[in-house]
Amino acid sequence: MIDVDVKLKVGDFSLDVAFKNENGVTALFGQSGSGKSVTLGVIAGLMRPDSGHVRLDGEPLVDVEAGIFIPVSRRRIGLVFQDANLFPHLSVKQNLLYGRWFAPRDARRIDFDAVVDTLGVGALLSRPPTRLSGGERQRVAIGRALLSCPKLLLFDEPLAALDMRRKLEILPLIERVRDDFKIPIVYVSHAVEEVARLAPCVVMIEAGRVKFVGDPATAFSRLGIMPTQDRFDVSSVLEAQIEDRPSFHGLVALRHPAGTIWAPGPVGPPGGVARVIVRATDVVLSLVEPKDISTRSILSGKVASIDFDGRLAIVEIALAEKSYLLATITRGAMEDLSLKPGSTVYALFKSAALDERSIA
Ligand SMILES: Nc1ncnc2c1ncn2[C@@H]1O[C@H](COP(=O)(O)OP(=O)(O)OP(=O)(O)O)[C@@H](O)[C@H]1O
Repeated sequence: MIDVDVKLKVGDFSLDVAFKNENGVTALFGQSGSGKSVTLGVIAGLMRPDSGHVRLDGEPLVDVEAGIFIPVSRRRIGLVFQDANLFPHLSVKQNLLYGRWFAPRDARRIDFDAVVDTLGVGALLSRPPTRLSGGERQRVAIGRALLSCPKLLLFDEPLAALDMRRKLEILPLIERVRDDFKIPIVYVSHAVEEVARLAPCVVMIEAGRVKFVGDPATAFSRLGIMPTQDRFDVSSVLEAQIEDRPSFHGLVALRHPAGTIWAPGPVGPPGGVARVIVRATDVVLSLVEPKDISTRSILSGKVASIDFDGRLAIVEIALAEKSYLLATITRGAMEDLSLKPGSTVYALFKSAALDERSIA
């Protein structure tokens, strides 16, 4: 269990955050400058809070009121940043072993070969970091952090510097690290698709304050929680059950209480739950149930609320209990349809707009 409750002033910025999670990965999400990295710095021991505590499984890493501050070198925390920061004069193997050097002898429970295997870096061991791609460097950085046998892993936007193909290679590896090594992770990211895939718990931070702590489907699908300033990034997360029927031209049926979602497969075993990330700008609204139309995913719901952003309206649609979808349409379209809270609507999105990034 990670338990953070701290206050801190750095320059003009004041941070006042409190959250707890005992469920694997905690994602810190929020706009640029909201305080995610400062929060991570406090957990790592790179910054001292003015008041409050950080506890890991009940043990204080810092507790200002009790006069406890464990220095960064003794916190047993593995850090992975956007830049891999490997030692250029050491080989990949030496970089990995450098992490191990930090683990106390009696705590070296993570096996070198298991890490090399999980991260697929076996063929790279003798190379210098200068001869690695960005994605390979990041794998080695994750391996080095893991081999320090940390009690906690902190990731600060580890995929932000990579192109989409590399991101899609590394994300499943981070999932394997999460599942194979069972070390709690705090993961900072701007990317809904990373967070929805990795983290059962999202801490939404705005201007140094916690706005929401909870599951990604709620965090990203409710107006008032999801930051909507950057309107092209507004996405919702829907949870739906994988149906036990053959795929249709590569599309898999997912059962949601408001209708069937057709997603590119494979998405997992039938009966499992998939998370589907739908960009608000990809959603079309209709007052009548569309027929003879190419769009396959059609969900019914009621308008819950509407927010405005210049000429655009962001419509929050209640699909089912605790399931919401955001749709960005023009104000003109909203007026033409006379949409208001309570209106019944059909929300459509193209399966072609979904790809492997959209499915968790
Ligand atoms: N050492 C520092 N001294 C003064 N101000 C700082 C310091 N570190 C961070 N800040 C300020 O604190 C605020 C929060 O910064 P932080 O890096 O935590 O944001 P963030 O949410 O991680 O943003 P991004 O997504 O852009 O990395 C910013 O306004 C930043 O300028």
